[in-house]
Amino acid sequence: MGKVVVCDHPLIQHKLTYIRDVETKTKDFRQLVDEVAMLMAYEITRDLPLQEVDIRTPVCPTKGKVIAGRMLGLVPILRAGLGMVDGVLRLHPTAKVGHIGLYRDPETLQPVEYYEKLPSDVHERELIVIDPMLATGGSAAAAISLLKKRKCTQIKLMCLIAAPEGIEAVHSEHPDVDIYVAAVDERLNEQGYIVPGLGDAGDRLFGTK
Ligand SMILES: O=P(O)(O)OC[C@H]1O[C@H](OP(=O)(O)OP(=O)(O)O)[C@H](O)[C@@H]1O
Ligand SMILES: O=c1cc[nH]c(=O)[nH]1
Ligand SMILES: [Mg+2]
Repeated sequence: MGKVVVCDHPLIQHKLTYIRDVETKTKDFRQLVDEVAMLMAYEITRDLPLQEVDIRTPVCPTKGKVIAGRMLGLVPILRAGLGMVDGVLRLHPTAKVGHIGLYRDPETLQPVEYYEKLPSDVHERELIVIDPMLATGGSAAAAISLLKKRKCTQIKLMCLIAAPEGIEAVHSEHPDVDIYVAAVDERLNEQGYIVPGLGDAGDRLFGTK
């Protein structure tokens, strides 16, 4: 079974509190989400393999370590996932970025797919699917299924806040996927929103409410 990693660094938890706060306006919300994404990227990439290389310092020849293995791919789920991409790219500027467009039908809570654009070598990359909110888990599970249909095999999921229901749903469909979150909240409410959560991530990021 995939693991659930709660990124509990004090800086992440501090910033998450202000992200949750209803008084935090769009500009600060966007900046804080970006900063938390960068801090989480550090944790998510902790297990990247290294290989030894020969270099010369100005003083003598020596050996150093560089990242080896598969190249990284980021796959934000539109719209809200976009808010976390730049933060990850700041640590991994060479990652390619694919986009999957999904919205959650407000009545059925089922994901509806409307866009897909992936790098041509996506199946050769280690992928991080990015979405701030893991609520019922329907959107993340659908995005991961789409990537598996495109023959992708190494997939991690990165979210700000998860409901226990969403973790359960993703792991029952995709037990091979590790999930990285800044917090696991209590539950979903009747409208499928995470409690206490942060409200609608897309609307708060883009000021659409
Ligand atoms: O786990 P789920 O129950 O599927 O819910 C989570 C999804 O809902 C939100 O997207 P939304 O549908 O609001 O689209 P948006 O990003 O365009 O606002 C969120 O960003 C996730 O993609
Ligand atoms: O709490 C939630 C649930 C789904 N989507 C959001 O943006 N927030
Ligand atoms: Mg939304």
